[in-house]
Order: sequence, then C-alpha cells, then structure tokens
Amino acid sequence: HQHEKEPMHDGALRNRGNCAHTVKPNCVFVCVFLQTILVGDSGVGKTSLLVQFDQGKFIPGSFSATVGIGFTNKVVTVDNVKVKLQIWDTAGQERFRSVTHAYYRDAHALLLLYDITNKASFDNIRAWLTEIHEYAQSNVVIMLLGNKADMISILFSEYSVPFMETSAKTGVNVDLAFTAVAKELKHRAIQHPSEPTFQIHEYIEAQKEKSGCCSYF
Ligand SMILES: Nc1nc2c(ncn2[C@@H]2O[C@H](COP(=O)(O)OP(=O)(O)OP(=O)(O)O)[C@@H](O)[C@H]2O)c(=O)[nH]1
Repeated sequence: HQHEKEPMHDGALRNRGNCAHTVKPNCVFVCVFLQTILVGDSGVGKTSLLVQFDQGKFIPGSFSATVGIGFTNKVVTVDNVKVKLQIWDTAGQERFRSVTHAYYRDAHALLLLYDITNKASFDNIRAWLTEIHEYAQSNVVIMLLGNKADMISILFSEYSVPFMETSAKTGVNVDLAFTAVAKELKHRAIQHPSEPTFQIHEYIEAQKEKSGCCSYF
C-alpha cells in the first residue's frame, strides 16, 4: 500500500451523481478510486476471495461469518493507470442486510458470489440482483462469480473422472463430450503399438480452451 498517496475524499464520491469516477491527469500515485462491494450468501467465500486477492493466500479451516462490513484497500495497475480499489466485504447473513444496503449506493462495482457446491446460494442470485437494482446506482458494474471452483477438481481427483460443463440449450461442449468418449473407446479397441496412449483429460482440456468454455458475457 506504499503507493497510496492521493485518496479521494469520500465527499467527492458522494457527489459523483451517476457513478462516474475521476481520472486525475498526469498522476503518479492513485489516479482512480473505485469502491467495490462483495455480496452473496453467507459462506460462499467473500472474505476468502478478498484475502486471496489481497494477500495471495487461502486460510482453510473453520468458517467464521463476517459481522457487519469491513474494507480492504488494494492498488492495482490497469493500462499504466493506478487504480485504488476499496473493497468492502459484507456479511452474507440476513440479519446484516440493512447495514450493507447502505453501502450499495456508493459502489462503482459489485462482485456477486455464489458457491458452486451450494444450490441455494445459486438460487438466491435473483434475490441479490433484485436488491442490487433497488439500492445500487443503475450503472454499477456487476460481476457474478461461481466460487469454490476447486471443489470440482477435488471430485475429479478423488474419482479420477474427467469433467466438463455442457449446455444442452446452447450446445456448448456437447459435441466434445461425445467425441471424447468415442475417442477413448476407439483407442481402447484399436491401439496401434506405435501410437501414444490416448489421454482423455488432456484431450478435453485442449479442446475446451478452443471453445472458450466457462466465461459468459
Ligand atoms: N474449497 C474452498 N473453500 C472455500 C473457498 N472459499 C471459501 N471457502 C471456505 O468456505 C467457508 C466460508 O468462507 P468465507 O470466505 O468466510 O465466506 P463468506 O462469504 O465471507 O461468509 P459471510 O462472512 O458469512 O458472508 C470457509 O470455511 C472457507 O474456508 C474456495 O474457493 N474453495
């Protein structure tokens, strides 16, 4: 944080009206100040995500729910411009909701998290988005994050089962799922001694990248 020198006044933010931020010309230290809020159900990993981003570590162990709200400042350089992110970590528990709503209005960006292993946290996204639309500025930047992606690889390594996400609706990875299985079976049936053994995991990984799976805009 030694680069921080010119934090904007909170008042400047409140006066910004339509959420526009100021880029200071020829600035050396902090040029843009952005308020970001992490929201989502309790236990989806908001605090953990912030600790990972800020300190590059993950502290496993017992879960202690956030009480109220707190923030961490982080300066990132984007296209040679120093951007100070003030990241607010909110409590996901219902009883703190009225406290956190008060912070939505000043947010430039909202990171909405769900836990990919917890269906209820996914189902609640609609309710979160309704709240966001009610309390935040209309042009707030919203990013939806499916956290705990590592849990997939735990299943994968436990059972050694290849994994990919498909959509029967859009067709994403549908061909690949069947082709990969067909290739595996073909290699088992007809294996030329000179041929390297077919690695279905590697094949899927290589093909998945081409289809640009898993980011949706
Ligand atoms: N495997 C795995 N566990 C995670 C991940 N993120 C968080 N956890 C665990 O999930 C539990 C809840 O994480 P927190 O970061 O405290 O959740 P939170 O969203 O801040 O919860 P509240 O403060 O109540 O809103 C903790 O036991 C974490 O260790 C992740 O990406 N992978």
